Amino acid sequence: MAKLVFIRHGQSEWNLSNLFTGWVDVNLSEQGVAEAQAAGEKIKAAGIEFDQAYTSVLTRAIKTLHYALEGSDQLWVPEIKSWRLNERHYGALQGQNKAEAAEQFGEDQVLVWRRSYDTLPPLLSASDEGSAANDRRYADLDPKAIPGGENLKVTLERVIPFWEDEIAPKLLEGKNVIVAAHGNSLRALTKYIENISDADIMGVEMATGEPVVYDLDDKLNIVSKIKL
Ligand SMILES: O=C(O)[C@H](O)COP(=O)(O)O
Repeated sequence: MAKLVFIRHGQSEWNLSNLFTGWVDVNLSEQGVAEAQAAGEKIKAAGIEFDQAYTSVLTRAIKTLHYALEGSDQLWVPEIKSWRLNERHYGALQGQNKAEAAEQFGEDQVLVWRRSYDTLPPLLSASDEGSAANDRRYADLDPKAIPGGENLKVTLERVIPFWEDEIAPKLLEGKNVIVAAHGNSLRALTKYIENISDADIMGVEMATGEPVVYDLDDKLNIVSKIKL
């Protein structure tokens, strides 16, 4: 039996100001820090001990992981950071206010961009100022793998190789794992491990800073799921 904990980062500064964020590297808000610290205390109270931690290459998830580990007295736990756990890339919407976008394009269109499984947002090109192609942390990535915008389907397709190559093997060894990531990279993982349909995943939300704890059997079937 292994434990798997998903935690979406605490509230970010751009969650607070209601901006499409995606791969933009914003910090946690004050409330986000408090949520991540509280998550650590809840993990400690639940007596959960980790063997391995995974996070994205974005500050809000990395800091959330560190607060959660520190709050549960296990900041020493080995961690691996991967771009594959990044938030879904929101393309040219990144930096726009979500309410203003709804006024401009209509609520239905914005809902489709945010929650449909396979509709892409308007894309950024590699030469656009905000493109991840200009960011040193992606320098080792094949330029073709750097997205200009992603839907949940594309996000799932780049998250799952990391699950299969890194996370699942650890769990199969019986190790306890924490994954500190993002609303949509975690929705993709949730869809995959819970076998949720393309239609039903639209209604699945991840709360900021809330640990979701799975008990998995030795074939990685879900035995239980609770939210702390
Ligand atoms: O990237 C973002 O804007 C948020 O972190 C997640 O956004 P969503 O709720 O629109 O999926």
